[in-house]
Amino acid sequence: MKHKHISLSDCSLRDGNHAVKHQLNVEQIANYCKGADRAGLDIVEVGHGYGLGASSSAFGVAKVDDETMLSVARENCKTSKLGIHFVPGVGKHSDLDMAIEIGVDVFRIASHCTESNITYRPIQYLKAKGKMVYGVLIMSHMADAERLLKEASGMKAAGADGIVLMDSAGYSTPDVVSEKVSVLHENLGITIAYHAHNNLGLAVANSIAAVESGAEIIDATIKGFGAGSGNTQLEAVVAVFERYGYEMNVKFKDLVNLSLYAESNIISSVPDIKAINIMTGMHGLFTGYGTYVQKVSSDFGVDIFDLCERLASRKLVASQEDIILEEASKMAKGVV
Ligand SMILES: C[C@H](O)CC(=O)C(=O)O
Repeated sequence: MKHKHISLSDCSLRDGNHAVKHQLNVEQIANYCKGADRAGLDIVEVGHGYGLGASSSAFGVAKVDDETMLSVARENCKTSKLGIHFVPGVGKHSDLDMAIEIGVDVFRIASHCTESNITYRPIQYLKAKGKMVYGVLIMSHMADAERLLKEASGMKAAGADGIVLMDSAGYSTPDVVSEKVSVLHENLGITIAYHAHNNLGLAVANSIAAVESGAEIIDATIKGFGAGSGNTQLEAVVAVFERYGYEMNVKFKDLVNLSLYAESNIISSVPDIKAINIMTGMHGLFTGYGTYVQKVSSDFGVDIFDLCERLASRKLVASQEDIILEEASKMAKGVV
């Protein structure tokens, strides 16, 4: 399946926002978007790490509100498409209207991988407005290929132009990625995108496996800037795709300049694979939980590995920080 065209969806200004507790500022967004546009990146996703409408004490208050972030990005993305991430219930319907008004091109409507029916209404609404819409399955390691196909088929029937599989825990391995992406690609007949996290050091390998199995869009972030141990590193995956002979719109030289800009002006600490990232990754826990699990285990004086094991047995999905507290408190009281 060599020599096909791969599109890059750069989520540095959305997933990367997790890495700086949602504190990206207007100047960083404007300059990054200019550079991404110059580099020929296909899609630039912008916003709070948890998506549109998420800025709150529960998810973290963003430095810049959604409307300002998107307006600044819109002004500076002349060729690159502007994208957003939206989880129904985290964001409101009016957030989508605001994004339509600003001129967002690509809408990604997300749910936990077994709860996709909550995405149908916003997908239908956005399709009726003529927008490009992707259904996103978060924590995709928690469902097998057959179940993912069922969920994705529902999103397609609602009107989704494509499906994004997210390995939100950085748990997956290339063989499993290949199986899941192939099943979606062969049965759905719509675009498949893949979004990896690097907890086990497999983000680039998983992205390659996805492309070799039929994915046409790869999510990646500059220097891997994203939640937990970060995402697929954009510069690295583009270099590998070039070597393999895939066609892309992105210009590697301008991408390197963007990387240098981000290194000096955005990324205070380059994501690496810390022990906590490996622990959450091997237990299949949402990668964004890492720092919180560390804090809670130290606050309650409980063993971090045992806490991860208990959380895994509760099959936590993303945004369930309350259960982390509950389990740590039970452990501290000796409740089995
Ligand atoms: C809300 C999450 O940050 C979405 C994401 O990037 C993932 O699940 O991975």
